[in-house]
Amino acid sequence: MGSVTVAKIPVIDFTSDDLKPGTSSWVSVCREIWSALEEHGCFLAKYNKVSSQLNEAIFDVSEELFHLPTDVKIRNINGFLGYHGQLPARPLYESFGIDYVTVKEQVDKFTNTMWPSGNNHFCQTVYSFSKAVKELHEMVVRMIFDNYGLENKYYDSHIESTTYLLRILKYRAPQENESCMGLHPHTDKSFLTIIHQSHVNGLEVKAKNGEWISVDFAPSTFVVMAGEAIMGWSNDRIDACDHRVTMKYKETRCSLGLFSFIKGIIQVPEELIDEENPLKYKPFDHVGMIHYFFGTAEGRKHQRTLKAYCGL
Ligand SMILES: O=C(O)CCC(=O)C(=O)O
Ligand SMILES: [Fe+2]
Repeated sequence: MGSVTVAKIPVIDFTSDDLKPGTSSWVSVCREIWSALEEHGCFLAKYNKVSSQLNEAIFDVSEELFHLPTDVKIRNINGFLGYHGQLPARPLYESFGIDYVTVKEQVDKFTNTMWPSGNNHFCQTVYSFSKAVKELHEMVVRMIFDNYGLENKYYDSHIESTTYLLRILKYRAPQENESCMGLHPHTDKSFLTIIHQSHVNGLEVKAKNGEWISVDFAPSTFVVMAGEAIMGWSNDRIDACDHRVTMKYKETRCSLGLFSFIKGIIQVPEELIDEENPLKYKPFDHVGMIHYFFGTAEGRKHQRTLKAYCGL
């Protein structure tokens, strides 16, 4: 499986109340994000808008969800967006997808599919958690745009076109003689992904030198990872983060991933194209790229799907 190092990925603090556009702390966090994403494709965000009660509740309701019988779980089958589990290629892995999770009616719909007689605690918890993580996402995107000097021109329309999918994931511990690969190496097709986990580590990200870095999540930290869509948008300034999950411990791991997607066409801003950085991608339909990946054998062959889909 290659060597794994315990080298740290950058930790960036989002807990200060003074973190407002225009302040010196804002400017310095913008710089930290920019250097972390260009260097590593990811960073750990220290973020305190998910209270300890909400944190506990989201993992409790996730457990409740995974305890449902299989015939109920598969009601969430929705192509690549829904339930994935009990797959021979990924025996440790199981997950549910809730699309448009920051829209309350969509969370209601998912909840009623799983619990036809209702489960208000599940619904409120998932919705509140997703809204809190969405706020972190919006701040990170604003900072990335700000750092490239593009915030005024592009941020509002970008956020208006953003949708979010929450994936609730569980990895059981491997049995003896079973591989500890929880999730094979991949890049996400999202714009950004934000991962949170319970107390069991397992996520590994690939450094530029090819080594795998094991991510140590301290309490109240979230991993922010670049997906292939931001790689395209940034004209390759930010590379998508290669990552995988390895289950080294004898305990079940639970995690949550908030994936952002853009409705419509993504185009490299003209400000990010110059002689040193010629245009690398044709304008692309984000959803089209995702269908190309999940729906075609050709789309799955490449290390970077986007390059095959619309690279120049
Ligand atoms: O569980 C994790 O930490 C990562 C999950 C992941 O990479 C994914 O769902 O794409
Ligand atoms: Fe992933």
